[in-house]
Amino acid sequence: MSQRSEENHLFPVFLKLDKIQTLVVGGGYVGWEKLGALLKNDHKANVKIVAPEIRQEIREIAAVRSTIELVEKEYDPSDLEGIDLVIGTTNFYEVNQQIYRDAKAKGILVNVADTPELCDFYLGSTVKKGNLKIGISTNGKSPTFAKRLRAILEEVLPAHTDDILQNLAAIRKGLKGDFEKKMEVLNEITASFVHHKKEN
Ligand SMILES: C[C@@]1(CC(=O)O)C2=NC(=C\c3[nH]c(c(CCC(=O)O)c3CC(=O)O)Cc3[nH]c(c(CC(=O)O)c3CCC(=O)O)/C=C3\N/C(=C\2)[C@@H](CCC(=O)O)[C@]3(C)CC(=O)O)/[C@H]1CCC(=O)O
Ligand SMILES: NC(=O)c1ccc[n+]([C@@H]2O[C@H](COP(=O)([O-])OP(=O)(O)OC[C@H]3O[C@@H](n4cnc5c(N)ncnc54)[C@H](O)[C@@H]3O)[C@@H](O)[C@H]2O)c1
Repeated sequence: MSQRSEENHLFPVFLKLDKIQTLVVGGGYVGWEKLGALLKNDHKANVKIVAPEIRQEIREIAAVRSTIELVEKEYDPSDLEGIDLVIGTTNFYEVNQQIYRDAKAKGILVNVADTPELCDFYLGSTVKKGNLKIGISTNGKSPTFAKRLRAILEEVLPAHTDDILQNLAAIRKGLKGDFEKKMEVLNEITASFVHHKKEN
């Protein structure tokens, strides 16, 4: 087999966490971190957490959110029933490996936190400005770099970024004519975004 070149082959998709059921196995620090990452993107994310011991911070979050379910017990394969996406965060490699194997057997996409060889997908750093979302991946090379780049983008994107999107959406909706004509108008209106940069 030919060697894959050193570049990022990951395909970004933007999941609707309120329409799918996510399982987080493990309710420790990393489980809390991953829950936070899910909720940061969608506070209505459906998340089930299975662990014999669950951190107080997670309990407090679950207490005020009906979309979060806590199950206080050790993981077993039946926990995967009705699950679309699973994140393993236990402190036992063998348990994380079992979660990975069980998920693969059921065709469920799985991420074992901080264990790239047991991941079908990675979580990314995300920047949000209203309707705009940017996902960042360093292909697992440096999550710290992803975090810094997120902070830079959060700073440089103007506060009115969402207003621009809202205006464009309104124009797009009001445009009559065929598809090609619409594209022409929208490309014309937005051309200055790129030219403006070149001129400076
Ligand atoms: C984006 C973010 C999302 C999230 O998880 O929420 C995320 N990690 C974040 C932070 C972070 N994670 C770690 C540190 C400590 C410093 C450091 O090691 O750099 C910091 C920085 C900090 O916290 O300051 C530890 C760490 N992480 C991984 C390993 C294992 C390895 O590399 O082999 C180790 C070493 C463990 C050890 O040594 O024991 C692996 C992964 N971490 C990923 C995602 C995936 C690749 C993402 C990418 O391609 O960039 C991947 C592959 C798997 C996964 O999906 O989990 C979130 C940033 C959120 C933000 O924007 O602030
Ligand atoms: N804490 C960190 O910053 C960090 C950083 C990098 C890697 N890690 C690794 O990530 C893993 C988790 O770290 P942590 O800090 O969250 O650990 P933790 O000890 O705080 O939490 C582990 C969680 O897993 C649960 N668990 C244990 N056995 C289980 C089972 N059979 N079924 C379901 N749940 C089970 C525990 O009840 C607990 O909720 C560890 O392997 C750790 O080495 C942690």
